[in-house]
Amino acid sequence: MPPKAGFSRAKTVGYDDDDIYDDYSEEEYVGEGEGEAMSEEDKEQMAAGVIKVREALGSEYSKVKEVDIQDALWNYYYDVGKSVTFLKNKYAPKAPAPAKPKAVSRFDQAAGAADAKTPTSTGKHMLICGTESTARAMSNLAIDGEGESIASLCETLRDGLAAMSRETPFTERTARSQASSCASDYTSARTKDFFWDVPWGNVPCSRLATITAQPATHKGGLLGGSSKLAALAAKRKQKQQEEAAAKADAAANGLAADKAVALLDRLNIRDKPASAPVRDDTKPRYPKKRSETPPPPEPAPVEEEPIPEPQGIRIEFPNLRAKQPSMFGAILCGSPQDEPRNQHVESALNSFPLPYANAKAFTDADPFSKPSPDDLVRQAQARSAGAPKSKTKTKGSTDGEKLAESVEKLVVETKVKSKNLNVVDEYRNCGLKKVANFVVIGHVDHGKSTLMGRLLYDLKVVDERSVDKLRQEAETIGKSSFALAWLMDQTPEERSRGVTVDIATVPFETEQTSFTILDAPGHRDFIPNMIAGVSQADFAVLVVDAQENSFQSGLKGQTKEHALIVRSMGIQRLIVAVNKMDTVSWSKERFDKVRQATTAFFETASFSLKNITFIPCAGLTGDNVTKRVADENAEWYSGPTFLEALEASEPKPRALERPLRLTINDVFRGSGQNPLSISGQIEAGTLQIGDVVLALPSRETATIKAIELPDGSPADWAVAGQIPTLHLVDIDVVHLRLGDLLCAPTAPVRLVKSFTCKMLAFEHVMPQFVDVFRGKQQATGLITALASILDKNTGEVTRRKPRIVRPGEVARVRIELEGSAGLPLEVGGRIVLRDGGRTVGAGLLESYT
Ligand SMILES: Nc1nc2c(ncn2[C@@H]2O[C@H](COP(=O)(O)OP(=O)(O)OP(=O)(O)O)[C@@H](O)[C@H]2O)c(=O)[nH]1
Repeated sequence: MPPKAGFSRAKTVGYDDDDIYDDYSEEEYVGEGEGEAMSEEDKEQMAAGVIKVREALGSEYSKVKEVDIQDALWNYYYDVGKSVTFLKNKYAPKAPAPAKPKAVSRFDQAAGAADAKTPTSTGKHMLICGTESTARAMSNLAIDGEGESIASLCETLRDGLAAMSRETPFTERTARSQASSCASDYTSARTKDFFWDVPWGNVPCSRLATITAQPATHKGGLLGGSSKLAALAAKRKQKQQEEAAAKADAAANGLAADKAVALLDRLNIRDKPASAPVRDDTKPRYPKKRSETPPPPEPAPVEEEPIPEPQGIRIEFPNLRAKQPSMFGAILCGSPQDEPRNQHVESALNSFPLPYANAKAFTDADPFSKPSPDDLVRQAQARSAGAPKSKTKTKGSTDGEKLAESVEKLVVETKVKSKNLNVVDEYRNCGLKKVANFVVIGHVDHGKSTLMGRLLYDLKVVDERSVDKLRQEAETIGKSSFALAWLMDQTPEERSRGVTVDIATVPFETEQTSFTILDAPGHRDFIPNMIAGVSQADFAVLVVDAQENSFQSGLKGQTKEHALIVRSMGIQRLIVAVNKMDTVSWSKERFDKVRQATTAFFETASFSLKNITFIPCAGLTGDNVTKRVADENAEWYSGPTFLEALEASEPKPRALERPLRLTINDVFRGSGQNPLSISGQIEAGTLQIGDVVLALPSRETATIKAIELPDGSPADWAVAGQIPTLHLVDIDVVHLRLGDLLCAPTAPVRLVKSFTCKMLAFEHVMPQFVDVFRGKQQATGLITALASILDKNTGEVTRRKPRIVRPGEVARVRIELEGSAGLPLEVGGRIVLRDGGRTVGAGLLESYT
């Protein structure tokens, strides 16, 4: 059976896969916690992993260093199998590679040969040769592949020269002469020897060309050839140049003469008696005030001399202008001023009767007196978009009007029509199965995906062929045990790493219930994704590895953290799947221990024990998943199977009558028909085709064009609790992001920036920065005040203004969100507070400003 629509889409069509990583690279993301020391849990996992890897590697790989093993484990998230494969590949004994002759460049050969040929003087010789000029000459030889070696040789030469000049005093002249002789030796003898076979070498002197300066000849003619005109032009230019030179000379002489006169003048002035200053008429004078000094009379207009007509041959152009415009020209360009156009056209048409002569366009006095077909189409579009329609319609409509009408019809037809259903009544009368969504949580590698894969396989949601194919693929990378998990983990990254990264949403049905699995990642780096899954769930399945070591590390890690998040987000029903019971031989003792340890913890986390069911099972073998366990060691267990426990779970009460609230869990581009689709759980209210919804925080509206249920079937409506796919129109994809809220435009949710909440602390909490999560939506916030500590059961204030809130305490705190538009929050809404990759608390919104 092929996978269903919703199934195949899971995780493959994310609108913005980078979302979880924001703007930083994967390395940065993974390395977020690496700056800190390893946690206790990490250390334990690392130690256990190292032992396992060593065992798997065997004595053959005893040389593998511990640090390499640790690196591999860290890189592969403690995945022993992958680490072993990696290390085996890395340390596999390699066959000695055949000795490859070292590629030596021609210049290196030349240099080597030079060294060999002048053993006695190599050092000094080379050093003396290293004058700057030689080095430059050598650098100039640097061509293509030889460039590097030549360049390095030049460097050596320069260095050598510097050293030489320091160590051996010699006159510059000696150095120069030696240098030049050596340089010529080097460049001529050695280079010549080694470049003898290049095409540009060994050219006889007689055939060497001499490069001379090109005479300044003027290229004339179109093709650069000479012509009489060109010769004339050249001559004229030469004359001009000569004239210019003569002028320059004269100017220079004049300047010299001027200077002499000036000097004389100065000498003269000294001798003369002081006289009244002479007004210099050459300088411009400006009146101080307009009124005092009348403006100088306007200079008489200078009569411009008429420019003489250039003498030469005059070409007389015949007057080609027609006395009358042609018929075609008259039709196109004739203007009413020249002649009554109609008459002219009429007469032309009458004299040349043409097949189209009676067409209306020709006889129209003014073709622009009516709107063009384009105008009509535009008007029609505007009308269909809401502009008032013209009530009167002319009887005999033109082609353009007809076209406009059809466009108008088309546009109206593509508009989404609402059936205006009473969705609540429809839902109550349709006899739909119970709808329940559950999130699968637990520590990394405790077997969540495998258990879900097994469930789907046993319920025949996926066919045997698909599983066999996955098995083969998994085997090829040495991960056959992950075949079932791959039914949930569908991205290449998840499969290669062996860890779930994002929520997988998979629907399946039993006789009584339509379930949706929300498989959450167990790794602590992906807790934000896990929170998004929890926000859509009615109840949770906590998967716990029955093996002692794994169980203990889970209890210190995400088994506890996930359970706390689930509880603080309002989930009360919990199924604890004590998994991998096959690895502990279905030991009742082990099962009881796990049950005891977790129960103690659940009590402290305010779970009601009557809402918790413990199921021993083995996802890999399928024991006690959908069918009872056959192992005789498991005879002690007579309780329900995992599937029965699922069936016995009641979904949360649905708020059908409240305004629509839907958190977007996925945004994707579908077919050409449905270019923009989203999916997510309806938290409250109902929706139907044709409804307009408001997206927050973008505040953009969209229209629901079509609805698809999780099993891929189309629907006219959907209600709270369902996780439908909505095909939207009238909105751009940029306005919709994962975690955004769709709500009824008539009852929008407020974007809140400052609020008070009741917070259950998981860690010590003080006034501090925190990341505030509303599902997948996130904003940075600051806990500005710790108002009081509350009694867990009664909610009464037990202490005011505490300086710190301890883990397990409930406190009333004030939070201000920073630098964002705010989060769409309502009173009673749930949030999770994280700091530095750790969940520090969870809150229930009490009030906001
Ligand atoms: N022996 C045994 N191995 C199991 C069982 N269930 C899962 N495994 C193995 O445990 C490993 C991890 O299984 P997953 O299903 O990927 O674990 P997970 O909890 O989904 O991991 P994340 O999603 O990355 O948190 C795989 O090698 C499984 O084959 C089981 O019942 N018995």
